[in-house]
Amino acid sequence: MEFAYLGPRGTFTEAALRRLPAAKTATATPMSSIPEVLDAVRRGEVDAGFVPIENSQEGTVTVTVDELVGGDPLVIAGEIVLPVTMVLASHKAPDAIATVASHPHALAQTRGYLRRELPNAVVHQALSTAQAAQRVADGEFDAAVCAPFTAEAVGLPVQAFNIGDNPSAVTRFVHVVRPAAPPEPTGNDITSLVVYIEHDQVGALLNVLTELAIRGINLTRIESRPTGEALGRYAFFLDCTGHLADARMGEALMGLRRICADVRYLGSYPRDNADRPVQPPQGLSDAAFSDAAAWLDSLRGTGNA
Ligand SMILES: O=C(O)C(=O)C[C@]1(C(=O)O)C=C[C@@H](O)C=C1
Repeated sequence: MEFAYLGPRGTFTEAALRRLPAAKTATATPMSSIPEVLDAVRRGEVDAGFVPIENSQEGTVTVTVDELVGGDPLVIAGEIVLPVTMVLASHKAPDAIATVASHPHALAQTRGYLRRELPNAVVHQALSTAQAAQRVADGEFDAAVCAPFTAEAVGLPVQAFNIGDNPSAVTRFVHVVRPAAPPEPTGNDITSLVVYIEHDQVGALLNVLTELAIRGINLTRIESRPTGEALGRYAFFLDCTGHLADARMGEALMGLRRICADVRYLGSYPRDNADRPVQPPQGLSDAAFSDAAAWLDSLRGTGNA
């Protein structure tokens, strides 16, 4: 099993990949951008990819979502949620720092600290926190915002710990594969979808949400992304609690298929979350669905009941 991940070595992505059960015995190859990781999966050069998708403070990693919404189909087979603790890594004391570099998400998560403590420093974007740290070690910039383990790996002293504006910030990473059957249901799963609605139709999004709500499907995230066709053309990226194998999820997917211009299934996978699973409401369990199906069969005279 071979994984590609957003590198270089020392990124938060690599730290999260080490926690993924499916990657325990896998080889892991760092790549320099998210599209490179996903294209290596699409081309079959690796078995799987691992990339960030969402941060609790800064929101979506749009490159990842746009690749999943619009590129050749891929599916998500797993997720890891990792606390992201940032440090200021530099050989210089904070008052001597003129330039600071990091990944745009890490810069956004430390915006308050940087404005308060380094108001005159020029901020530069890097491809990842680890690349920023390496460029500081190489003398290109004065300071990097990165993980404590990254600073240590490149031999940079830490000038300030825990500089994130929100100390409980987490980033969610996804394990991505070519279209394949999902892992077995665990009772606490997410199904990701992209729905393309008919344009200029009153209530189109409400109709999508209704198909989910009446089957007791809970949304943990909804995101609209431009399709690129024209202004006002959006696709909706949905994370729903439940698994493709659940009767209510199957019914909801069929409902969406009937009313949407297109539906892209992006995988069902175990949720990395300590919260209790969202239970199906009364009358929407798999048992309730099979009971109702048996009843209908009996009315039609087609069942065994
Ligand atoms: O630069 C890294 O270390 C990454 O793994 C990328 C990334 C991101 O894209 O959000 C991951 C976690 C942090 O939120 C900041 C950066």
